Amino acid sequence: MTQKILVLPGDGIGPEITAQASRILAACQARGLDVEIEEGLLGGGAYDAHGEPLPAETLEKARAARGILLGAVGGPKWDTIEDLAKRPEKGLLGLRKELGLFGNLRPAITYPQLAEASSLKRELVAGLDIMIVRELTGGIYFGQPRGIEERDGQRVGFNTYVYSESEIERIGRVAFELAQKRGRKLCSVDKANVLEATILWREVMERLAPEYPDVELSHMYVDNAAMQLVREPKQFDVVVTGNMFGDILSDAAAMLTGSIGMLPSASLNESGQGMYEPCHGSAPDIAGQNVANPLATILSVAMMLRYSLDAPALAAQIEEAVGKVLDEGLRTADIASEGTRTVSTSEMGDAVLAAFEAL
Ligand SMILES: NC(=O)C1=CN([C@@H]2O[C@H](COP(=O)(O)OP(=O)(O)OC[C@H]3O[C@@H](n4cnc5c(N)ncnc54)[C@H](O)[C@@H]3O)[C@@H](O)[C@H]2O)C=CC1
Ligand SMILES: CC(C)CC(=O)C(=O)O
Ligand SMILES: [Mg+2]
Repeated sequence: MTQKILVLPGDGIGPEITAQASRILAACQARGLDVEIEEGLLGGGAYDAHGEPLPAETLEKARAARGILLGAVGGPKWDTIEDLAKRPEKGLLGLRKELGLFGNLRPAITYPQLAEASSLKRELVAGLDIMIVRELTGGIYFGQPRGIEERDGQRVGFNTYVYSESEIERIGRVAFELAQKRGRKLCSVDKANVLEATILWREVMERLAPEYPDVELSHMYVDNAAMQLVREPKQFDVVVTGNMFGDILSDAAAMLTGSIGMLPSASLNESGQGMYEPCHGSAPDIAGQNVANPLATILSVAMMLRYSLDAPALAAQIEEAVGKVLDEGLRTADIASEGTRTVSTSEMGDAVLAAFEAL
């Protein structure tokens, strides 16, 4: 049956990187992947066109799609919109919430060719393969009450860090099941020495553990986890954590792989429908220059093939093509090092496409 794919280029570098990923998707189609691809508006561009960052038409197309490929949203042009609900980032959060995409997988894998580009010494990152499992539709990014209001003669800003047992349990199960298929180690990251919501988080993880006796569960406070990630990252296999901690830790983990431009992601709901996007933002500082790294977005297509389209062989071919291009010494500026050849966004796309087609 033909499956629908929705591409949402978004803002800033979004259109440049999704253009390259879309070429790979089209090449998969030519190789027999039975999909119908359409585009939509999300974020700042959607606000400019419709006055809403998540127009009803986009939501409708997204509901009908098995996989959504997103570039990134946001940028300084929209940072002054007073109504926060109309900001581009709220469009993205709204889409995640509407589709119930609670399970965010962020694999931090250091390609051997990029060990020199990492922020850490080669021996600390060679062979690194961590899976960060971030809860994506709850926690402080969504908790109520929230706002800015007058109290005792001054304004106060407040947000609520809230998780229910069922929200914790369902992300916990995703993480335990992934750990079973990988290195059988799960580290749950919280701040249970300070936050009640994460005392509950830790309790629920402990309660699930006996159902997964082959997985070794450990707990770590988030401040220590940030430090351990840059001290000895290979101690981790699967990390499970809440929305905000996962957002922050995955950006830190990105630098172990060489660049935030190398970190893909999958955001899944209970039915296997998924949104796939690089972990980075719209990078306004380099937008429109054809220099952004498109590999995280291209690798997000591979995740879509694996997690939503049941096409693992094509996914592996995309990953192999990326490896071949890195073997050839081609690098966008963010991952360049001595002896490599710096290429543009579109040249990197050309090279991955050629390597894919040669397989
Ligand atoms: N998923 C999304 O759509 C996200 C959107 N944002 C939004 O993006 C805008 C910019 O946010 P920032 O905090 O600056 O984060 P950012 O991730 O866009 O950029 C941080 C730094 O990383 C670099 N960078 C990011 N992606 C890159 C790539 N593919 N290749 C090479 N370099 C890359 C940028 O040039 C910049 O120096 C904001 O409006 C923010 O709200 C931020 C994070 C995620
Ligand atoms: C709009 C932001 C919450 C997006 C982000 O930083 C992320 O998902 O990593
Ligand atoms: Mg982020």
